[in-house]
Amino acid sequence: MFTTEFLDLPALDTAHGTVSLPGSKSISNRVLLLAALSQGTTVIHDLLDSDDTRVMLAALRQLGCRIAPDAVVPGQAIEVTGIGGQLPADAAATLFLGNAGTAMRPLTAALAVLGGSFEMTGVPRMYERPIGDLVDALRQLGCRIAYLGNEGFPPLKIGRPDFSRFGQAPIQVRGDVSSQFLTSLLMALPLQAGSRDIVIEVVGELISRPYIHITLELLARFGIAVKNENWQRFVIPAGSRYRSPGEIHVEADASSASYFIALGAIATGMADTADADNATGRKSIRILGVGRDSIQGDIRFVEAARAMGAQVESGPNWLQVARGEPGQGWPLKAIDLDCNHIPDAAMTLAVMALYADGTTTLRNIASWRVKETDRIAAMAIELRKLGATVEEGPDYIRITPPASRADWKAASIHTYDDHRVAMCFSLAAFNPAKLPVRIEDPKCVAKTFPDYFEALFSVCQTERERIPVICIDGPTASGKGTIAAEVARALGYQLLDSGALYRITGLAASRAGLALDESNEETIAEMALDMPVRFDAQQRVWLGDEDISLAIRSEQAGMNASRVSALPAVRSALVDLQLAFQTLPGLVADGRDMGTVIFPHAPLKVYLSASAQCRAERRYKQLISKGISANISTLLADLEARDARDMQRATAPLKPAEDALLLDSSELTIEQVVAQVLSWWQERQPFGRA
Ligand SMILES: O=C(O)C1=C[C@@H](OP(=O)(O)O)[C@@H](O)[C@H](O)C1
Ligand SMILES: C=C(OP(=O)(O)O)C(=O)O
Repeated sequence: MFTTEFLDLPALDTAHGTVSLPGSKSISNRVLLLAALSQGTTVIHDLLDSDDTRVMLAALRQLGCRIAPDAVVPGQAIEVTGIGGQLPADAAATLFLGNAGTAMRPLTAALAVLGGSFEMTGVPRMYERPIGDLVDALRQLGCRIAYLGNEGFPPLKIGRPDFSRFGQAPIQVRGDVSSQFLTSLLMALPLQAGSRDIVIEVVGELISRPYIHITLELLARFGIAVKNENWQRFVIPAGSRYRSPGEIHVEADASSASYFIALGAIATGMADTADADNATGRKSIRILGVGRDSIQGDIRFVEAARAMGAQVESGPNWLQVARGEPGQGWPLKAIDLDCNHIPDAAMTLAVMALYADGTTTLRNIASWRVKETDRIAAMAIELRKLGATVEEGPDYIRITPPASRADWKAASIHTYDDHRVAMCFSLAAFNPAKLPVRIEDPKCVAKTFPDYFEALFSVCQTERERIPVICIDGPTASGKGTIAAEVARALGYQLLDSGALYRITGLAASRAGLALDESNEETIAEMALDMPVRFDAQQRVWLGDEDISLAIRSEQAGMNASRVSALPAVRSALVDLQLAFQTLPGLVADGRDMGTVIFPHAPLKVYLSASAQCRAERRYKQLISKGISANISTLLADLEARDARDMQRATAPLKPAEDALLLDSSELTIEQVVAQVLSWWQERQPFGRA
């Protein structure tokens, strides 16, 4: 997951490949609650691991459910042992439910019916999301719920219910603010249906109806057969009792699929038709885990995408999407659509509208205003930043794309702690003006799809020149490794420690018993080409399965690196390897010839230096702190000898690139140096400029 302050997406061109999507949030949280209310153990496969499911899991644990393992492990099922429809008489807890509507609302209903002493809390935005209609419905039964803040909103205090006056009258619930209120009643009231039918009546329009379908489907799997009378009355039959199905699989998330369906519809296909993987002769996006047989209503996003021009094929649990042919499906066709049935995925249509041939209107989306943020307002503001003309109404949004390529603007997209805003605006990176897009606070995708951007980058391509590289060159011990790692961390970029490549080559060659000189130049070069090198986010260096971070940091390894790096055949063998690190979303490359030789077109080159005395002292402190004994004057002499060798070698000698910015760090802290590099980088960005 990208935890950076912002994530800059370079302009993207093509997309093809396969994505396996994470589990459905709506299914995951329902299954967890249903398993918790059942007797016995439910084995859940492919559960979503995200903020929304984590708050649900934590709450269920607090309520006494046994859940193993402790955290969701990819590829491993999770086992939930339920409470069998009962809580201890003295059950009490304060539950934190973040901003998860699918946790707050259903848990409120279940706990209000089970009874105890509970406080239902969440993030500040949760306290602006209505729950009054659900509380009103639960009070009809005799549930005791009090508002701890504003009337009609969480936080809530739940007590013991008094069902003595709960008669035969149907429970009435409004359906026009959120379908989650009805879902919550449908999942909680089977706990009270021992000896009588329970009837729930929807008052007014029922919005987001397909989510009720998910609820009914899953209730059926847990042994509750609700009678659906035309989406207006729901009867939970007397004698209903939760029974674990034993084992259950969570489908991939159909709302998350919308970003990749849109991607397939917008991105250019591959020119290579011989290698094409669908009937249109274009490369396309294949989405695994959700398809034609999905129980999720958002699968109907496919119809909307088709109406706009996307070419979509589907199977039971897969989708394949390609952009339409010019004039047929591209540019996309503007649509006018009632989106009440796909409230979440419809946000993706709003960004697709930027690529349409006219004005797109999305209607009947009033519920957008009470979700993670006021989504109608947020979408309007952010789409305008990109150059679109947007009209918003109480329950609709109308989007006209930028009139021409020149009308597109580079924008920094504010994301309002709304995962869907972050995800759908990433698609703006395909703009015809080839402008980058900044996504602020990218970690907000953690609500439902923590690795969204990783998944996006895994199927997107762009011209190499558009993938930014920041070069940080300089002499030994100038601190460039630390600075490069910090800059890469701040920007969410890949990191290339090119010096380490030479160290690794030196290590591998000396382990192979080769003298590090011209006599072995070709052998060492061949060996270098095959090295399975990897740098990880913790700045560890791997050679195959071996963590060689320490082995390559010794002074000896440094000297060996300097020796092999003077061999031209070795340098050229490592060039391709270094270029391969230039991947999305960008690269910070640290070394001696990054700006001069390897990435001569890099948009920012920094030449980092410090006095020899200062570098020797830093190196001394570093070695001592690692328990390695050292002597300053020897270090200084070595360092000067190495400077001389690095600067005088015939191939790629150490020197600042002509367009490098010089930075002397002798008197600066690490933070100051990092801040300077980031500020130079920021100055080169088009975001936010008038
Ligand atoms: O029941 C569910 O799982 C959901 C219902 C929908 O909410 P509303 O019913 O409030 O529209 C949807 O937006 C939300 O993401 C998930
Ligand atoms: C509205 C959403 O979430 P919640 O489940 O919190 O209502 C959403 O995921 O878009």
